Amino acid sequence: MQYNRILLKLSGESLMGEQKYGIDTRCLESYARQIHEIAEMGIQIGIVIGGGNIFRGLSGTNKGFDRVKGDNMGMLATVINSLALSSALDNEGCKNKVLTAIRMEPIGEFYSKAKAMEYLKSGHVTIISGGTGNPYFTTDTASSLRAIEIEADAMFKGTRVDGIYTADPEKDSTATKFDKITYDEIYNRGLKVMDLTATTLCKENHLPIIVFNMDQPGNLKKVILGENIGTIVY
Ligand SMILES: Nc1ncnc2c1ncn2[C@@H]1O[C@H](COP(=O)(O)OP(=O)(O)OP(=O)(O)O)[C@@H](O)[C@H]1O
Ligand SMILES: O=c1ccn([C@@H]2O[C@H](COP(=O)(O)O)[C@@H](O)[C@H]2O)c(=O)[nH]1
Repeated sequence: MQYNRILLKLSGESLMGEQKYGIDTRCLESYARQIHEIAEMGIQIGIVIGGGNIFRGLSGTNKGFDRVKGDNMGMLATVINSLALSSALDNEGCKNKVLTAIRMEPIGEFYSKAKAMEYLKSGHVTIISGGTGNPYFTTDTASSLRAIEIEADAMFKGTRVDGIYTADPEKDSTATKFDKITYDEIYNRGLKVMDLTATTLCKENHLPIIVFNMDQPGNLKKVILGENIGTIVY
């Protein structure tokens, strides 16, 4: 198997499932089952979850919120999602820990690379919540950063589309999918699947990214086994 340790980024917005806001428990359970399946294969798994199903700082500014306070709200939203996933993993019998980028014991232990490595090596799915702990960033950037810190073999971006397209496939039905794409092509084509800070961090640290549809049960295992079902960024 080509992967020993991965960083899985889960979309907060995908957690809504068919709902307009919040967490769809069926979606959460499906994610937990898929994660447990690969944990049992001995893969070390770090996880970062977005917060778009609850709050995004930038959207908050349009409603009159201060940007930094809004971003702090967004980071707290990622902690809520992380605790929900932790609980779903507990129900699955999958050992896991939640770390937080902002100090808030006893909700979760304060993140450090050393702590994350200790849990990963002892077989705990390690959920790293709270983004980077700083405003003006996104959880895509947090995922890239944590993937590099934990020395992951790749970043798996599990989302609700099945890869990277020539345009947003949720908005343009004529868009076509890439099986592989370079970091530079993402910049040159102005593709919005990940923000540029996140793409740059991955490029500079030679971290491959695999974008795939996490809403299809069994897909996470397929990607781990090397099936070419998403898009690889290299
Ligand atoms: N060229 C593109 N190819 C594929 N997806 C794209 C592209 N451009 C924009 N997207 C959008 O990016 C989304 C995937 O990003 P992501 O999983 O981070 O979702 P999100 O809504 O930003 O979630 P969150 O911020 O809550 O984590 C897709 O749902 C798709 O609509
Ligand atoms: O490092 C970070 C990560 C996130 N935020 C804020 O949280 C929300 C939710 O994250 P998404 O990546 O959009 O799902 C984000 O919009 C930011 O407001 C942050 O400030 N710093």
